[in-house]
Amino acid sequence: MAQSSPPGNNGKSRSNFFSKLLHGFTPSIFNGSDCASTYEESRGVGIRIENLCKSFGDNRVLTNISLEIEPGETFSIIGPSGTGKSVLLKHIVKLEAPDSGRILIDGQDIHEKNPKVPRNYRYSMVFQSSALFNSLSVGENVGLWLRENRICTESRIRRIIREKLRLVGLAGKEAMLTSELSGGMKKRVAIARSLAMNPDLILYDEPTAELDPVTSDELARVIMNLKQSVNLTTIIVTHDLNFALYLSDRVAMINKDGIVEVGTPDQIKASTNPIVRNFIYTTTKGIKGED
Ligand SMILES: Nc1ncnc2c1ncn2[C@@H]1O[C@H](COP(=O)(O)OP(=O)(O)OP(=O)(O)O)[C@@H](O)[C@H]1O
Repeated sequence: MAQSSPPGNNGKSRSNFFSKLLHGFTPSIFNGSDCASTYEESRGVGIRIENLCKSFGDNRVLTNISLEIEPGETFSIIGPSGTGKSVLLKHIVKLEAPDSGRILIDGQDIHEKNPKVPRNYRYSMVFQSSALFNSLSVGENVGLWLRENRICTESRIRRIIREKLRLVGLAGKEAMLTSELSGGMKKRVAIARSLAMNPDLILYDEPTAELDPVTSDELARVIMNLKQSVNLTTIIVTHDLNFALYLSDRVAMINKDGIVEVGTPDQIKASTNPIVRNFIYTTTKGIKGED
C-alpha cells in the first residue's frame, strides 16, 4: 500500500515540523488529565463480514466472503497470491468499498453512510514496508500520531513511547535512527507506532515479507506476547503458513471462489480439503506439511 511522507521529510523543514508539534501541551487542555478523554485503553472489537463481493472490471476478486472474528482474537487470512487477501484487508480499513455485502464492527456497518451512532473504535495498520519515516528517530516515529493529534502532554507521550517500545522488545531504543535498524526491528517499531494509538483492531499486511525465518519467528513471538498485555483484535494477511499457524487463534484460507476453510491451526493442519492440503504442501515444500 502507498505510504506518504510527513510534511518536511528532510533536515531543515523536519525540525520546523517537530518544533510545531513539540509545543508543550499542558494538562489544562485535557481538563486536568494528561491525555484527551478519547484516548482510552484498547478493547478488542468483534468483526462480522457478510457475503462480501468485489470485482475490478471483469476481475472478480472477492466472492461471498463471510467471516466472524471474535473480540480479542488473532485471526489470519492465508491463500495463494492474487486471491484478494489485501483487498479484503483494505475493505476492513475502508480503503475499498464492497460491490455487495457488509462489514460490521461491534455491530455497526462500517461502510454505512451517515451512521446513526458515531463509530468509536480505533484501528491501525502495520504495512508490509513498515512505512517508517526515515528522517525521524524511532521515538519520533512511535509518537507521531500522538503529537500530530495533540492527544497527550509531552511528558505523557514520552512515557507512552517508552512503554510501547518495551512491549515490542525495543526498550531504550528511542534515539536510534530508522536507517540504523534491521528489517525485523523496523517491523517492531511499526508495531509500536500502531500501538501508540491504543487501537482496538490492528491489521498486519504480509508482516514477514522480506524477513528471514529467524526474524519471522521473533516477530511471531512479539505479536503473540502482545496478546498477554493488550486487549485488541488482530487480523493478519500472510503467505507465511507456518507463521499463521504458529500465532493465530484461527486461520481462514481464501481463494478466488471464496472461503476455502476456517479453523484453528490444528484443524487447518488436519484438513482433508485437497485445496488446503495442496496449499500446505506447496508453501512448505512438503517439509512441514503432512503430505
Ligand atoms: N485497485 C485495484 N484495481 C484493480 N485491480 C486491483 C486493485 N487492487 C487489487 N486488484 C487486483 O485484485 C487481485 C487481488 O489482489 P490482492 O493484492 O488482494 O491479492 P493478494 O491475495 O493480497 O496477493 P499477494 O498475496 O500476492 O499480495 C489482483 O488481481 C489485483 O491485481
